[in-house]
Amino acid sequence: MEGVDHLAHERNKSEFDVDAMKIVWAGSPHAFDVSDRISKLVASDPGFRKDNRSTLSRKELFKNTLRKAAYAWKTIVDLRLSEEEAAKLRFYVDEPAFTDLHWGMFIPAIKGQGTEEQQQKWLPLAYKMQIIGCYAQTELGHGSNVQGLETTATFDSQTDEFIIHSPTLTSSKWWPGGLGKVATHAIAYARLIVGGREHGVHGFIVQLRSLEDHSPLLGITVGDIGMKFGNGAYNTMDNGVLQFDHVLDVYSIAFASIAVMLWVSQVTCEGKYKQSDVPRQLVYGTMVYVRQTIVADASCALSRAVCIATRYSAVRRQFGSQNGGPETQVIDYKTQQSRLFPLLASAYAFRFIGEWLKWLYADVTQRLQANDFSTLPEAHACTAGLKSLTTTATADGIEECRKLCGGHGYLCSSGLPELFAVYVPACTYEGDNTVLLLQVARFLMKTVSQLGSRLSSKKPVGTIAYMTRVEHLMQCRCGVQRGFAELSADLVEAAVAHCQLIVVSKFIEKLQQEIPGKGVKQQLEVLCNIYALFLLHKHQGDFLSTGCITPKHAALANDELRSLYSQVRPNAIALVDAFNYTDHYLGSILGCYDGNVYPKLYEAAWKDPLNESVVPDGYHLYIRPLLKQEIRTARL
Ligand SMILES: CC/C=C\C/C=C\C/C=C\C/C=C\C/C=C\CCCC(=O)SCCNC(=O)CCNC(=O)[C@H](O)C(C)(C)COP(=O)(O)OP(=O)(O)OC[C@H]1O[C@@H](n2cnc3c(N)ncnc32)[C@H](O)[C@@H]1OP(=O)(O)O
Ligand SMILES: Cc1cc2nc3c(=O)[nH]c(=O)nc-3n(C[C@H](O)[C@H](O)[C@H](O)COP(=O)(O)OP(=O)(O)OC[C@H]3O[C@@H](n4cnc5c(N)ncnc54)[C@H](O)[C@@H]3O)c2cc1C
Repeated sequence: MEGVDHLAHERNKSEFDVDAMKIVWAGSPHAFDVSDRISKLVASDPGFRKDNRSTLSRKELFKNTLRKAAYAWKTIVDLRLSEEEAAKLRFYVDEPAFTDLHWGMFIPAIKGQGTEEQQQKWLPLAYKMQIIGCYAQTELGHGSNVQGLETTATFDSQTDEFIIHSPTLTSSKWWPGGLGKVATHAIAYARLIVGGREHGVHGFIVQLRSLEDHSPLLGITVGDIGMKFGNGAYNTMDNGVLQFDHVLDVYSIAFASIAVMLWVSQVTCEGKYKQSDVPRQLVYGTMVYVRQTIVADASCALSRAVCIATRYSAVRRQFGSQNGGPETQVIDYKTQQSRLFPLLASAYAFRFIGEWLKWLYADVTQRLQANDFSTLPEAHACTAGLKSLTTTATADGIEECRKLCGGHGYLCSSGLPELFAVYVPACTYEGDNTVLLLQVARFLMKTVSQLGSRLSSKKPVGTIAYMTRVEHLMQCRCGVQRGFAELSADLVEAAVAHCQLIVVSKFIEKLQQEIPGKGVKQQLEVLCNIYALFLLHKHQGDFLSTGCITPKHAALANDELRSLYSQVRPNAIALVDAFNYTDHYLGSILGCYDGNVYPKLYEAAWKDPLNESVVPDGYHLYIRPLLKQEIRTARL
């Protein structure tokens, strides 16, 4: 029945202050206020409805996304929302669109790598959306190997201009979000050539389309790369293909530095290339920034799936009826708990590692501004490794949550198939997860060779086993005289172990902070122990082989896990309520707040276009002749 909370009995079991946990999850009372207010604003506005997406064709879907993006921008302007509120609004609109790349990459790239002059020229236009940008780095032939990019940017000292060109088919830009049909400008990465000499890959701001009629400029061939995984999902995004045919960057020498996107290098008025004495890797700065935001996003995506699966697991009853009484809630089965509760713990763990990574990025950015590059390698390794670890775990976790919901998890109305389809490319974009782990392995090898066996003693006591595991895995690999490439598969495992150590240690450090609210810290301690012991159980081969635990320890850890699951059980619904997601944002009948699942599932079924007619279109042409044996049977 509408208005009845079918999960009230679960909520009454809670042993902690849910409102206080909401603040912990949001990060601060202010952050909670903004999230709560904006999520409800979006949920209450029919202009942001999303329950019809699965019935639209690609063109209708894309046009609807343009409408929503324009409507969101109008809402932001009309309500005079702050940058923080506007970002939250785009988050809760929950539709992959060109705005993700405009705000998520194009603007950060200019802020992070542009000179003062470049920022003054481009940021005001971008902030007012008077230009729409994309980040055009990947090409048809190269994505991971940035140094292999083929697009060229040749400085013409006669005309004081840059000529951007796609010399081969494989140099076509391929994948940039927003490029296909919308972006008017791109930050295009190309090999800079000055005076016949090549100076490696640099970023260039290039106009792609007319600001008058949106037609591609002279020398620009641009379009969409076509349908992607999952029917609705990420097809709201126009990932594009782009070829330059000797495109003149229209900026005269006076603005030449405007085009070359970097404060780390300049082309002077005399046409000379001037490389500052800073690491060339700063050209990768935007990727480092986005990787740390992707870690925070992982906690959002995983918590969304876990919220759906937890609420549905409390609603669903199957087997176990005693004398005609109610059947057993599937959330009470130990197998369901052993699959679901580690994901709940991971959602919280990723939330806190995302907070720490945001601090680390801010710290390294501040140091860079003072020409202190000492922590850049660690920042790169951490953002690369944690992006890889959290997105892999989250993609796998969303799929596990779908399976935890049985058959109904496979319905679009569960919200889980679309969530998986939108989320899973996170394992690839912003760096293929294996390629990024290789970067971490490389960092560990260098650290071991510089520091000897002890990678770091700066970890909390509770992580000794985790630290020993990493050191042992590295020693086993570094000890033998075989090349990095030969050992890369093993080194990637050590890289994962290192990232898991970081997540566990930062969760423990989080618990050493002042955390207000009745029972809140206790719940987080249970979740932290679940996360740490679940990984120890999952990778017990590593831990046993390093000798840092015995088989008896492993057995005790497993017993403790079961006990911890029992402690979480009465609080599970409250722990997912703490995410404070609206039913609109969850987009899931299985995860609706009131748990009134069956009537909503039944009602939703009849809204499917297939049920607009009782007799299906095609019956008279195909089925009736079949049934009436009017189809000439082939000679046997
Ligand atoms: C709808 C969206 C939903 C959710 C999104 C949510 C949040 C995100 C928010 C905003 C973003 C918006 C939307 C996101 C959606 C899509 C965005 C996707 C965008 C992209 O995919 S952009 C393209 C990304 N491409 C890559 O990541 C390429 C990966 N490859 C690389 O990074 C490099 O090529 C490399 C690291 C693999 C190799 O580098 P290299 O060729 O230079 O060679 P080396 O390995 O020898 O490195 C040399 C040296 O440099 C160091 N190094 C490398 N990288 C860095 C770095 N980034 N920073 C600092 N240092 C770096 C390396 O360690 C070596 O050092 P050493 O001392 O010599 O060992
Ligand atoms: C949805 C989506 C949105 C995107 N948006 C953008 C965007 O806005 N802008 C942009 O510029 N790009 C974008 N990309 C491109 C993305 O950044 C690349 O696809 C990504 O960096 C992976 O590179 P790749 O495709 O070349 O993969 P590849 O490197 O070709 O990977 C293929 C396989 O090779 C393996 N491999 C590659 N190199 C090595 C190595 N050295 N050692 C061991 N194994 C290796 C990989 O692990 C993988 O298994 C997007 C991609 C997707 C899917």
